[in-house]
Amino acid sequence: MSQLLEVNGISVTFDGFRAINNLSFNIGPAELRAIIGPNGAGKTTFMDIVTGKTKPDEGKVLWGDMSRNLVGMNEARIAQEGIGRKFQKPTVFEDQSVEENLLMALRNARGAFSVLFWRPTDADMTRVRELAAEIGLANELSRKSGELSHGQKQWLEIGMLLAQEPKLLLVDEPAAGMTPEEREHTTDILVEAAKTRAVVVVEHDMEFVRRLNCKVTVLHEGSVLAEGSLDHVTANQQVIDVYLGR
Ligand SMILES: Nc1ncnc2c1ncn2[C@@H]1O[C@H](COP(=O)(O)OP(=O)(O)OP(=O)(O)O)[C@@H](O)[C@H]1O
Repeated sequence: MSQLLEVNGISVTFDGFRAINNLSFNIGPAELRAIIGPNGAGKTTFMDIVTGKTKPDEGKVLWGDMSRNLVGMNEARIAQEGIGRKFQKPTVFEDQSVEENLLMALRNARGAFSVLFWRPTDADMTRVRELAAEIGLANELSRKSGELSHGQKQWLEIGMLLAQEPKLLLVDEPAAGMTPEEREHTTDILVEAAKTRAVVVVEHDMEFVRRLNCKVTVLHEGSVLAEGSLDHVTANQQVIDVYLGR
């Protein structure tokens, strides 16, 4: 299978501490992947490297059909390449409605820099309704985003990222702070989104990871410790020793 993202021998050292150590692994074009591992394993640093926030000391991050190296590109350029990132804390515009938030994301995706002169077309409004349905907020379009529950805000932000049609979506601990029902719905959103793009989820909640029902990469000390189905990696003695058994 051709790869969408190929992390190839990357290392990064912070003040003499090797946070990522010759890390290599691949993500396919329409793949859902969970990344797990103990605190300090390098999960966040991996995402920082892919999105251009942190520059590795060594290695390549090859992207897309042309296998272009993302290392050296700035964050804006990498976002333009089609890589979206969802941070742990939701950052929606609380004073704006759900519809307005989605429209703003769509406007940015269309590259319309003039806020004053941009008017959404019928197709844009249809897309906003599709996105709202995809994230389970079809009945909340006119609600102020500040009134939404924590989970709903997270879904809205995922919708805003999906509006930009990323080829790869990186999601950091989506289940944190959610009710069990919200977690279940979040799983559905991510599984659905991964049918048409790659979605990489960093998560500590094993129940959540189980429901994602996807390939799992276990990081430890900045390298891949194990990879495969959740049952495969959780049966690995080293994974039990460094992560699960704690
Ligand atoms: N900017 C930085 N400066 C110095 N050290 C850093 C920096 N960023 C990360 N580190 C260190 O690198 C290591 C890897 O951190 P990282 O945040 O990537 O781990 P993580 O797997 O995401 O952990 P967690 O599950 O706790 O979020 C940690 O020891 C961390 O303290």
